[in-house]
Amino acid sequence: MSDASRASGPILRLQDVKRGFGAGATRIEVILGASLEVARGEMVAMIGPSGSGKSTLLHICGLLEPAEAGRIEIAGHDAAAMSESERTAVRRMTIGFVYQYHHLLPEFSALENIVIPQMIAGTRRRVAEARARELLGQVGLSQRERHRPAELSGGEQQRVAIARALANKPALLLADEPTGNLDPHTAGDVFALLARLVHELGLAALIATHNLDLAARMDRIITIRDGELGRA
Ligand SMILES: Nc1ncnc2c1ncn2[C@@H]1O[C@H](COP(=O)(O)OP(=O)(O)OP(=O)(O)O)[C@@H](O)[C@H]1O
Repeated sequence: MSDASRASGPILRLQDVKRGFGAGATRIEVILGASLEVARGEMVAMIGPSGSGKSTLLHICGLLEPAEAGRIEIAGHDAAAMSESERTAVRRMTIGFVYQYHHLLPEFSALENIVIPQMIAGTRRRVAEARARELLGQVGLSQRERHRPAELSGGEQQRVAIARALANKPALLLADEPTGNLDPHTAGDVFALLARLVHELGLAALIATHNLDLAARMDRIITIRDGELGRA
């Protein structure tokens, strides 16, 4: 997947993806047939009622759980054709995740939280530290590199989480309510940072949100309701 950043087609492509949970009488259908493309440099909002399947769809796009039917392509590569180790490599190298809660490692500094995923991916410490410093600069936290998560504000924690998601230079950014824990002003700031980075770095981004103001600032909005994707 080292060619992911140079692939010419959409970075994310879903074709008629289906997913439900359970069997028999307790079975629920969540995604009834989702088709979607997200191009490089495109920031797509996904909105829908609670329980409509936003997180489920993000997990499928992130190869964190399988679809029951349909096709998922990441940078032109068919997920179904990958071995488990290839899927793991794609998750590490090609996809960045940002969640509502930052999930930073509490005992490590901001810098180390950005270094660790790079070292897991095989980058040498010195190179990883230089990249982490560059990213901390891009998210405006150069002065906080030695701080642990508990010593950072909520907005700063989420900036570090964004930097961490970008550490391995992914082509695809998936975010689940990335500003959901923040006050409106901080949410706006963190969103503006995210949007700037998506456009500057040419990422494909799919972002689930309940915040309609932020959704309206993205390039495109898709809705999810009763298992179907639609346009806002
Ligand atoms: N592992 C699972 N097993 C059974 N049901 C599940 C599982 N994961 C999700 N669901 C169900 O799938 C539906 C969609 O859940 P999902 O978390 O994707 O919704 P969401 O749109 O992200 O909701 P929210 O906005 O509240 O976060 C829900 O009814 C949920 O209960």
